[in-house]
Amino acid sequence: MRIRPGRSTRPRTRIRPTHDTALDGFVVAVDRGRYTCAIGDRVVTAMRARELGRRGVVVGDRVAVVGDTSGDEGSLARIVRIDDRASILRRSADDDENTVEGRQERVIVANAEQLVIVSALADPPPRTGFIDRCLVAAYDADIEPLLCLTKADLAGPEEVLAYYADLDLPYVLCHPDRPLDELIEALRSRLSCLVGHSGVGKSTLVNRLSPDADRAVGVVSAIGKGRHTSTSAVALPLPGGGWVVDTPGVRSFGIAHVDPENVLHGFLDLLPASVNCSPNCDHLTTPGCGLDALVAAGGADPRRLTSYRRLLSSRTGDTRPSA
Ligand SMILES: Nc1nc2c(ncn2[C@@H]2O[C@H](COP(=O)(O)OP(=O)(O)OP(=O)(O)O)[C@@H](O)[C@H]2O)c(=O)[nH]1
Ligand SMILES: [Zn+2]
Repeated sequence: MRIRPGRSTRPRTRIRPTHDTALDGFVVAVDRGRYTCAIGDRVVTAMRARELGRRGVVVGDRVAVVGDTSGDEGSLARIVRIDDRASILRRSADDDENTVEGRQERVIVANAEQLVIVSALADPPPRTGFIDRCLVAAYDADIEPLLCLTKADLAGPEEVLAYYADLDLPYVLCHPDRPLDELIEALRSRLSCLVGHSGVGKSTLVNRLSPDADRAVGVVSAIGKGRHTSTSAVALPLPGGGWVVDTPGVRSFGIAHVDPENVLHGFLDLLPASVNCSPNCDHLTTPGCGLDALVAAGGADPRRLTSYRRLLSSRTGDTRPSA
């Protein structure tokens, strides 16, 4: 038997520093290897300790921080531990898992409890395709969705709500001239992530929700030189407790990382009917699909099935027209 020479003559040790004095931090922004952490009322800039290995740190992470945690200008602390994540919200650059972009997957936020899907009722009109895509990502990540309908002064919610009538989808209406009580209540004491297309009024909403946000972002920008305030996620504190993560850079929401089986979980109104499908039904082209039967019997809105199939097709790179 041959004995392979060891890679290193240095004895390996499994002993890690215990960091008894580490403080609990919450990652509010990430920019080029620098992590902005909230530690109590302080905002501390930190880097990753080498012992974290390849593990990435993302906004929403709860971490242990050592070193200079004063938060003073020019100070730099070290993140030595990342707590287990309660949830991970991801997106792919593309829908198709067969492309390079589709395999590029990014964690948007860790530990989010709620995905707030911001959609305007008009200007721009609601895009249910985008909302459905967000619902797939939310259910896949085990994060509760909340539909946040803005610009209630311009149009009523009837049409979009009718489309979701068969789902128990929680929603709030936001009117520019009325208090945001309902939304504030839904966000209280939790970590919520906002997503929405450009122009739906997300920034307007964030400014109303977190009046101190400008100041908080100002601190963050000073560290990140303003760049990431427009490109990546930032967690902002809410006056009533809790955090809201704004995702200015998220313009699309690829779902290549979602298992095709799980896409249907974003369509809870259609899901139960799949028990009537044959075992290998792809719910797309397989004859006798239970979802077709459901719609034919008037048990679901045909537009929902069309939307599901459109998502499923882009997911698999199959561009055959559906429905
Ligand atoms: N009528 C009406 N207009 C609104 C409302 N909220 C925002 N707007 C307008 O809609 C436009 C877009 O608002 P933003 O808050 O910048 O939208 P956004 O989603 O942050 O868009 P990006 O900054 O491109 O990401 C602005 O001209 C706002 O003044 C609203 O409730 N009613
Ligand atoms: Zn089927």
